[in-house]
Amino acid sequence: MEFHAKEQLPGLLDWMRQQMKACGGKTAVIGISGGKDSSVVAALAVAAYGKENVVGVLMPDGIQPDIDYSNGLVEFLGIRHYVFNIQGGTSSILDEMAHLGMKPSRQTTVNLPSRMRMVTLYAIAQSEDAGIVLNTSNLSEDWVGYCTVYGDATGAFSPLGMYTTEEVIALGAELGLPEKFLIKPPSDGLTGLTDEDNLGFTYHAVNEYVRKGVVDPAVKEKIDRLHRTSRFKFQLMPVYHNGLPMALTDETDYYK
Ligand SMILES: Nc1ncnc2c1ncn2[C@@H]1O[C@H](COP(=O)(O)OP(=O)(O)OC[C@H]2O[C@@H]([n+]3cccc(C(=O)O)c3)[C@H](O)[C@@H]2O)[C@@H](O)[C@H]1O
Ligand SMILES: Nc1ncnc2c1ncn2[C@@H]1O[C@H](COP(=O)(O)OP(=O)(O)OP(=O)(O)O)[C@@H](O)[C@H]1O
Repeated sequence: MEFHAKEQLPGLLDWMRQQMKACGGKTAVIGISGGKDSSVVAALAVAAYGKENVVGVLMPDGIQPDIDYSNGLVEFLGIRHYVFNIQGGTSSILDEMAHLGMKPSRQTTVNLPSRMRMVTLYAIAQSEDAGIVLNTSNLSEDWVGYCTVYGDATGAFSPLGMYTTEEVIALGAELGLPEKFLIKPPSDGLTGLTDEDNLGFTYHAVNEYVRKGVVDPAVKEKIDRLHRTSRFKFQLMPVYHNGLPMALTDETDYYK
C-alpha cells in the first residue's frame, strides 16, 4: 500500500485529540532532541492542540553540542519551552553507585539518561495545566526494541509508533517542518555512534522488511532476534494472581 502523508494527517490528529481527551489532559509535554521524531510529534501536537497547549523540554546531559537544532525547532513552532539539564540527576545516581562500590555497566550508562529524561518529563507535566507526556518513538525503532524501557519507550500515547522512519519524515514534510529537523541521523548522544552503527543494519532495511517483506536473510535473522527479545518493553507488567477471581467491580481485563 502506497503511503500518502497528507491522507494520514486528519485521522492521526483526530486520534491525538481523542487520546488527550481520554487522559483528561490539556498540555502536551514533549522532550525535544532536535531529531525528526520529537520534531514531528511536537509539530503534530501544535496542529492538534494549538501551540499554546504544547511545552517542549530540551534536556542536555551536560553540554549538548547539537542543541541548536532543538532551539531552532521550538522557535520555529513558537512553543513554550524549558532547558532542563539532567546532568545533576544522572551524575547523582552514578556517583552514589560509585560511592557504594558499584561499577556501572555500559548498559546502565547508556540507558540512564533516557530514564532520567522521562522522570523529568513527568515531573514537569505534573506541574503544568493537566500536562500529559507524549511518546516520540517510531515503528522502525520500536520493532527492534531500540528504546529504553521506562525511558523513551514510555509516555501517555504514541502518535508515531505505527509509522516507519521514512513515513515520519514524510509526515514532518507535510506538516511544513524545514528539512534540517528531519534529517539529523538518530544517535544515542553518548557513544557518538548512530542507531544504525549500533544495530548493524539500517532502519531502511527494517522498513523494507516490515512494509514489503523484502529483506536479506542475514539481516532478517538479526531483526527477528531483536524483535523477539524486546517485546517485553511493550507489554503491561505481569501480575501474579494465584487463580483468584478479579474484583467483581473491575471491568478491565488487565490481569487475564
Ligand atoms: N524478557 C524480559 N522481561 C522483562 N524485563 C526484561 C526482560 N529482558 C530484560 N529485561 C529488563 O530490561 C532491561 C533491558 O532493557 P533496557 O533498559 O531498555 O535496555 P536495553 O534494551 O539494553 O537498551 C536499550 C537499547 O536502546 C538503545 N537506546 C536506549 C536509549 C536511548 C537510545 C538513543 O538512541 O538515544 C538508544 C540502547 O543503545 C540499547 O540498544 C534489562 O536490564 C532487564 O532489567
Ligand atoms: N537531549 C534531549 N533533550 C530532550 N529530549 C531528548 C533528548 N534526547 C532524547 N530526548 C527524547 O527522547 C526521545 C528518544 O531519543 P533518541 O535519542 O532515542 O532519539 P530518536 O529516537 O532518534 O528521536 P528523535 O528523532 O526525536 O531524536 C526523543 O525523541 C526525545 O523526546
